[in-house]
Amino acid sequence: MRLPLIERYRAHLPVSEKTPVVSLLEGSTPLLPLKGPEEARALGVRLYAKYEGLNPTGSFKDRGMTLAVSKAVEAGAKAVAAASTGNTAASAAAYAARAGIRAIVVLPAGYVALGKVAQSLVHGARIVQVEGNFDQALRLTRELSERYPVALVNSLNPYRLQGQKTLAFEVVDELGDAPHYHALPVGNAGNITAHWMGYKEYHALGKAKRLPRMLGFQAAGAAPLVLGRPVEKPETLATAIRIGNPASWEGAVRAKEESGGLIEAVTDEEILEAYRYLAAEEGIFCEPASAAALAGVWKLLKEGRLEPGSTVVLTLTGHGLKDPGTAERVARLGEAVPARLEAVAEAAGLV
Ligand SMILES: Cc1ncc(COP(=O)(O)O)c(/C=C/C(=O)C(=O)O)c1O
Repeated sequence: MRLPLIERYRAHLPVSEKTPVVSLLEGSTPLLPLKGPEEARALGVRLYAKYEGLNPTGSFKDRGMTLAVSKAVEAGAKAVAAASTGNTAASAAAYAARAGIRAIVVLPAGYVALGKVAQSLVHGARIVQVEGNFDQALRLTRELSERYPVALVNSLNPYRLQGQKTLAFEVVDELGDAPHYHALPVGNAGNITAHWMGYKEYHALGKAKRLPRMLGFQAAGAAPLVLGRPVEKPETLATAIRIGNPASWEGAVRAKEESGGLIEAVTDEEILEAYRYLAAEEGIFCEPASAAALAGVWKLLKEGRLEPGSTVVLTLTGHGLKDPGTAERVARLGEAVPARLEAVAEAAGLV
């Protein structure tokens, strides 16, 4: 029977018997072994996908939101607020609805994928689209939570990262140890910070013998952590990581340096190639930002930069249905055919 994430890892979370558990049975997501591209098979590199698209609202954000909203309710909050490129908004809206409190989400106008806006709307969030990018939306939401009685549930909220660290626990609990490498996309950088926190905690408890090298990947047009400076106008089709000034900058650098890992850039074309490969060859439909994890690992494999025989876990952060626009762009729908068997057989490539 599925447990609420807070119940599964209660001993490792900042909760007490006074903390209400606001849950949609998040977490405990599949760790799927991949066939892997030829470059991985040739080196005996074993790839696994931690499919976070199977969380209740379709992204890893639910791990942090169950804790942040439970703690907000414990503190008596009547509303939560978040700036978001979409998935945080959808998750805040769902968990606020679950808790019976209001969600206020601030979105960068015109840059949020349709599926995520639909979720935030239907869960009843109060949506404010600002004429600016995510970084401006985040600044305004911080000011809102300082000025009005709303709990900020962006990844600046420490409870969010506490919830998100549980992904590392699940990987170790399932594999029996940490992988040699753990790859994931990096936008606001809360997730890479939280992954590293989780691995270090489990390692300190003796539950993992090794620590993984963290491999973070940014979109080439939105790669402040690669350039070493904020990007004024971040650009990428992977809208979830279209962020120019990560709120968890230090956490990401710490994860990279302490783990002996890296944070590098992948192009939108490399992201789309990985996106199509995962859906068409592995049967896993993730959103473009998530595919950056495979795009980056694929590049390292081609450059001979991963140890042969190693184990790599990829966090696929969101479900592909979140961004139907990109799916339509890469998978053209053919013209209609006459309702005759020959025509259908030909269109199906059978003749
Ligand atoms: C699918 C997906 N993949 C990767 C990221 C990057 O994680 P962070 O590096 O922790 O930011 C996000 C982040 C989204 C938001 O930040 C938001 O929803 O506001 C995401 O939704």
